[in-house]
Amino acid sequence: MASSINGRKPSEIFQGQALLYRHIYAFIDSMCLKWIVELDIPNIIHNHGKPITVSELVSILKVPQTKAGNVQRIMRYMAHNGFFERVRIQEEQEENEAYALTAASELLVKGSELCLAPMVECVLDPTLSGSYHQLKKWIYEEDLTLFGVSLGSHFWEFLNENPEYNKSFNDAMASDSQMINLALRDCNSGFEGVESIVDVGGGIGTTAKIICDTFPNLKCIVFDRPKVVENLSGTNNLSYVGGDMFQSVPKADAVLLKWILHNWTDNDCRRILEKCKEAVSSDGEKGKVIIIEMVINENQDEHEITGTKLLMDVNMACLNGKERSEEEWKKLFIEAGFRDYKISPLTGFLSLIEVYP
Ligand SMILES: C[S@@+](CC[C@H](N)C(=O)[O-])C[C@H]1O[C@@H](n2cnc3c(N)ncnc32)[C@H](O)[C@@H]1O
Repeated sequence: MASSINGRKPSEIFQGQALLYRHIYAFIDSMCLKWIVELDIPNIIHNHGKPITVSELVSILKVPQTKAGNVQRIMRYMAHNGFFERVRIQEEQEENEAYALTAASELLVKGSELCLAPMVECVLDPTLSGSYHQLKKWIYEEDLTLFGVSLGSHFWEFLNENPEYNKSFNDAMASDSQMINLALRDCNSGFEGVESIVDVGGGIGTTAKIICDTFPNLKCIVFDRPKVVENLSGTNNLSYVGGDMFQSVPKADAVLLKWILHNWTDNDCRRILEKCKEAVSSDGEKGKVIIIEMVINENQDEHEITGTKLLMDVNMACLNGKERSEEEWKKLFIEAGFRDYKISPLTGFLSLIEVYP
């Protein structure tokens, strides 16, 4: 009879070992991504205008020849993970291997219309990523967020006190908001008939500017912490207001909350939603809160999308926030006094939720 340990076959145990090793070293995935961005490799390939060989890349990067093999190995690994496409190219008499951009690495080309490089730089800065070494300490601290444990203050206070990191965070959020541009081309139903909107926690106004460009008759207010908006100036249909969404929200037909509620506990979300309800118009369909967030749907989403949503949920747990299922969203809306809601798909993992007072 084949040997077994704890009732498990050796093949099953070896699979478990492989899974463990995959996760022990998973941080290297993030660090290789950071390396690609730090070395500007997506821009180098983009400017090259065709797939690039490792020797061309090494010469542009001016790294020592002794490290050429290491560049090749990181490129090969990141190609395996979907960040580059490995293609064969014919050069003079020789056939060589070269690397082309994929949909994911095109999103890292700095200066292009859609670029998530600032998100990579902000999240993988040791300030944020290093905090995750404190998960054990955090779980025993009754109310503190992970950043409360690692940085000594709430995340938003930390940003107030660290202008450089505050800028990096705002740029990261703005880079993500650019993706809304793409989504709004195919989905404008939520904004039809709305004449004014306040983007609560709207950061430096990237989403609001996109909305103003897409719907030129719409007046937009960007509302955020005073430190975020203090030096920003608006246009004729976009203005900036500083304040605290827990105190009051400027009045408008509709309120937009993009990536806000997942940062907060259910209690805090109820308080924010109540302030939003007070702010929006009571005039028919115009008055609504438009939420752009994830909706966890483990039964219907693809395994990979669920994995991303659950990963973000762990990330949010560290801020005492959470990613929510439809049931959890519905409960929040009812408790905050709203009568109905509608969920529509927006991007790969974000939904647009319209909530009616
Ligand atoms: C995760 S970011 C989202 C930014 C933007 N909506 C986006 O998606 O790019 C959360 C935003 O909420 C803002 N914020 C945090 N606390 C706030 C408060 N009490 N009142 C107003 N805004 C706040 C932060 O400054 C930050 O810009």
